[in-house]
Amino acid sequence: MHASIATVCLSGGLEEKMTACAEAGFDGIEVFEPDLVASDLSPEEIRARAERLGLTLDLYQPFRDFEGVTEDLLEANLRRAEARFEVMGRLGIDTVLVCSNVATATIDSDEVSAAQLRRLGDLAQRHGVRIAFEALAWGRYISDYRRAWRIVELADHPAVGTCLDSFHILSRGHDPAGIEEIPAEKIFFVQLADAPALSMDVLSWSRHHRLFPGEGDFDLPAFLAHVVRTGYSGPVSLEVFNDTFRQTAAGATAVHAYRSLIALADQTARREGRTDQLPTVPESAPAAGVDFVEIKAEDTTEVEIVLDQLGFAFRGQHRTKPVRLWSAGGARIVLNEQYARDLPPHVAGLGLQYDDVASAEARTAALGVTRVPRRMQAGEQRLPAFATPHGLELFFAERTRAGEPGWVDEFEHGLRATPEPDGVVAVDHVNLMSTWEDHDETVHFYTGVLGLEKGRSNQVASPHGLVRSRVLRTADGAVRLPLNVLPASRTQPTEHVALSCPDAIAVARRARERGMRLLPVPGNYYDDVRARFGLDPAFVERLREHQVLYDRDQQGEFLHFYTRQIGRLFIEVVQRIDAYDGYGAENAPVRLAAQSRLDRDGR
Ligand SMILES: O=C(O)c1ccc(O)c(O)c1
Ligand SMILES: [Mg+2]
Repeated sequence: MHASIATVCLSGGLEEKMTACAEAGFDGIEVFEPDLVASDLSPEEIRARAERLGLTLDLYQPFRDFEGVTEDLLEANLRRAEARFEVMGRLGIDTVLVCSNVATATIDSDEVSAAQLRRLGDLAQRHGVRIAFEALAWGRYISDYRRAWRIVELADHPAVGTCLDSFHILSRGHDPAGIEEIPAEKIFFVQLADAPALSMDVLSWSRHHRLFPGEGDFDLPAFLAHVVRTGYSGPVSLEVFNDTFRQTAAGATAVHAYRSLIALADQTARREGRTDQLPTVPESAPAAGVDFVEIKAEDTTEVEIVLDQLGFAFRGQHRTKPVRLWSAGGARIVLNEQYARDLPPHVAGLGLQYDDVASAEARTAALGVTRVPRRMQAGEQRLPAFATPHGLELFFAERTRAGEPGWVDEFEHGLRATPEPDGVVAVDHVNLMSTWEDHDETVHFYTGVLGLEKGRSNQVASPHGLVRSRVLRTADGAVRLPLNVLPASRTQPTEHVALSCPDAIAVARRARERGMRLLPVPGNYYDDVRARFGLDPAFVERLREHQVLYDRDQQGEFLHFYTRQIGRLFIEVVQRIDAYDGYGAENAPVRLAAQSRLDRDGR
């Protein structure tokens, strides 16, 4: 597969974009005309630069508003085209994207458009150029790829073919299966973009909300499979117009873009048995569970007080590092004071358990994820570590089916973990944060690289604005990572660790007896929850006494409570009854309001 990307996807000037694309691993680029016009390099210099970088210049784009016009206009359009063909000659680009007319077309006729494209084809041929005709989803008359193909077929010219763009096809709900009716040699170019399912006009949707493959709601593996089945072997290119990506550093966006394209090719190849035509990366089953959560701070005392109140046991000090381990049942929390000067407590790392660490490591590395160097001492277990796009460090550990993981032995002088009755048994979920800039890439990382499932996107009201949130999880719920977008104000608390137990009220009672002050829940909440669910008044009184919140879904019930904020994090204790599968999202606004009151009024 020849991996390509349109320069319009990236921020910065053309030179910077080209370097970023080459370094990320792309084979070629589509030169977006405004990028060329704004560059102070001559076409010859751009061509030479591409050669030095090992990039091919695959497409010149776009050429607009050509067909379906009156004869006068056509003459002018042909002159306009010829000037472009000359520039293309200097660049050494042999294919130009001509998109369907959105502005000046006045003739709605396949025959007329075909005849006009044929004339363009003749002109193009004299310049050694090929025309890739693309139906824009908002084209004046031609907005369906099947009609664009019909016109290309009718034009019947060796220099005229079609360009398939997943956005224009899938945004309109057109069936991509018709791609297979187009002979491969008439598909001159293929562009890929994903997008979230939105109900808005297609032009704005396309210009502002396109995403890289795997980040939105389109079925791109199915789309690419249709393309591959034709036998097409030309460039497969990303064309993503997105306001965020145009504001973030070109280098980072290009790496993220390349990863998304390779992950898509891999997924398509495996799903469709096309490993001969598309590149693959090593396969890995998703994580089997959470091994540990790492909390970092200059001083972890405050966290240790809370863990003690929640019934955790101190398991010891690491043999060689300022790192301490606490555990309750299968929930292990590693407190790290190394390289943490001036940092408040925050979730810095997450250990995931795998049945096959080597495959998970091989896949993650093959998809270009940055490794985190770890200082190792003799006799320590090696845990491969990677940096996620949102800054969290991930550690891959061998799954332990019975007993504790081997690395626990590196901690000394601690206590034996004696389970408390109905106490904390495991990490239920870890609520992570990303900024709006790295959110889409982060979602792709957990799903496209690590194979987690992507839940629906939700909005939660906080006093400082809406918080966008999406759950990333394994099918069995062993790993659950709700991911929130940090609101622009950035004043809200950040990550939290949720611990599961069979009796949240019992854990809350003991914690309070040990001096914990829980996050206060307003009286109005209990009046509301009682009315909403028709709960027994005595039960609601017990919830109120212990500041425990309540939720219910089709499958079961949910009890949960929150500690006050500790630095940048807080801890939640949850009790899932029967098969409750949510996260108490209904209660999130109440929590966010309570946290913001405490923040304002002090503790
Ligand atoms: O939004 C546009 O104008 C535009 C231009 C060129 C393309 O290939 C495309 O898909 C959209
Ligand atoms: Mg396009």
